[in-house]
Amino acid sequence: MIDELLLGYNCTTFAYGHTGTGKTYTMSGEMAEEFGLLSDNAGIIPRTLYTIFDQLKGRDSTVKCSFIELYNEALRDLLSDEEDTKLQLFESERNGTNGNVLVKGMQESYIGSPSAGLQLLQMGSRKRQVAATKCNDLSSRSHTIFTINVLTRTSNESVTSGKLNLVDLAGSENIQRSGAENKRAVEADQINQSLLTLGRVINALVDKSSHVPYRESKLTRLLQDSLGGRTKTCIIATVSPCQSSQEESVSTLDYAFRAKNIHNRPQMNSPVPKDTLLSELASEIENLKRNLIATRHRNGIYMTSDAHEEMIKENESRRIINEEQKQRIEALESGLQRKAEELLELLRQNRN
Ligand SMILES: Nc1ncnc2c1ncn2[C@@H]1O[C@H](COP(=O)(O)OP(=O)(O)OP(=O)(O)O)[C@@H](O)[C@H]1O
Repeated sequence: MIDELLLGYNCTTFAYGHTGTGKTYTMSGEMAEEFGLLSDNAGIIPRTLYTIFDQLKGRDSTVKCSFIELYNEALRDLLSDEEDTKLQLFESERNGTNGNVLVKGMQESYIGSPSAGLQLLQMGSRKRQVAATKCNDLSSRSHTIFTINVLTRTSNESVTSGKLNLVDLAGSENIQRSGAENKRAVEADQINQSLLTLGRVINALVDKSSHVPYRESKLTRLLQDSLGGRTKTCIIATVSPCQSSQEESVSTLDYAFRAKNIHNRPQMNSPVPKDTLLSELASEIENLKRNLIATRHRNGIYMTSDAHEEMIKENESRRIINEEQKQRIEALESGLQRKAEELLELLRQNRN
């Protein structure tokens, strides 16, 4: 998929399976890195970031990422600093036919290294809606899409653009078995609904139906181009080895088996003129400048939490040093006072 991405194709990989079967483990896994090395348990997204930068070595390119979640049919930007940035979907017209489904207002961050991409993944994952259910202590209650967009210079005048969507779907669940109640039951219902629509879309595509119900859920609208469209798509089906999950495992395998029969028509993106890229970069710089000014106005200067902690520690040790110096000065002053009084006494006695 990475080779196709760098050639200028749009690609999608998504993990589908019953709750607790390892979708998040497969897509993200362990996200921490040590001395620039990934853990053996790192998932597809961290490994993809490393491989992309490895393959781009020595090539003139830019990489940008976005990270969004779909929770209870609402789209949120997981990279935004704002508490709750709701996003909207819109369709771009392309030659009079249905075009790409785009997400309006989504933040796209340029990254210069795999570590920078990992930081975004970690930051967004912390914001993701997760909750404990009877089937999984950290169950993802939303679908997420981590997108990596790579622009590579092919000639002096043009740039190849490819996009890789890495999708971690929320798990389907049997509400009785998962013990979902109230808010959790509403979430589970929404998750099951969107996955049901995904199933219907897959069936309609396999049966070559005249109507494909993409518009029935935001999930299928987002994945429209990845299902029967111009994108290269790979589905990872996750199943549990437990015998008690047999029914769900059969249903997942059935889903994946049907999806295998969908025929996409991958098309390479047309090269982007270099000027378009330059003006995009210029507007990104403007955005960053505005963010910087806004941050300064609100909170003085921007500081990472590590630097902030360091500063607090430094201030505390300075305060302790100052306190000690003050006590030493006070002791010296009272010593001097005593000496002055003794001298005065001596002078008085001499005079007498
Ligand atoms: N291959 C694996 N090896 C070791 N541990 C795994 C593996 N797959 C999953 N796990 C563990 O199983 C648990 C559930 O996995 P995970 O959260 O990835 O499931 P999920 O399919 O994303 O669930 P949900 O749909 O509820 O979000 C986690 O504790 C995870 O670390």
